[in-house]
Amino acid sequence: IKHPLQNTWTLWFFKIENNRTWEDCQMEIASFNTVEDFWALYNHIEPASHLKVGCDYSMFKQGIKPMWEDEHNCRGGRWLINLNKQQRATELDNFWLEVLLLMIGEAFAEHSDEVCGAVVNVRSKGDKIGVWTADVKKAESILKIGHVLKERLNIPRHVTIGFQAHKDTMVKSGSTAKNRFTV
Ligand SMILES: CN(C)c1nc(=O)c2c([nH]1)N([C@@H]1O[C@H](COP(=O)(O)OP(=O)(O)O)[C@@H](O)[C@H]1O)CN2C
Repeated sequence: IKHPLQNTWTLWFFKIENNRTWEDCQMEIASFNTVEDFWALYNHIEPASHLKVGCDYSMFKQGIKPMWEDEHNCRGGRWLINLNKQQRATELDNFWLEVLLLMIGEAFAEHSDEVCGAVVNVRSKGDKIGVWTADVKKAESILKIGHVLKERLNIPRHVTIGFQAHKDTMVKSGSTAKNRFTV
């Protein structure tokens, strides 16, 4: 039998299409709730580093849309990992896979319930990986998740990553909102 996951996860793909709203450009690819079905999907799709700039992958718990406005996201925020241009070739795919495995493996202990999903943005100015959590008020959970991310992604101690509330990011399109937390 297949190895069941604690949650069912849905993979989304974002690509700008003419005459479509941002929301309509988010395409649901597939959902899965076993380890084997995760790998079947992951091995079936293009790696993030091969996507055209402007595209995203998102992986969220089933029932949560990869957008600020979703009921599960609107009071939350994201840990944001900024990559430089060189890191697309060397780190992007490894970072993204590691984030996916941390989420489906519920690696954040009792704080895993706070995790909503993750987004990888492929951008010419530098790729980004965001890990989205449900409630900006849950400082302990957010910090624990940040420390696990930094540790498991082998982000050097001197490199700081920031957590921004979606409601701050929403009004700051074009630049990064202020950090609520840093690790
Ligand atoms: C429901 N709705 C419209 C809506 N709901 C959303 O949840 C949502 C958006 N719109 N987003 C739009 O994409 C632009 C680029 O953000 P980016 O994160 O791709 O990053 P870049 O600026 O392309 O690096 C954002 O400025 C925003 O316009 C982004 N976003 C998450």
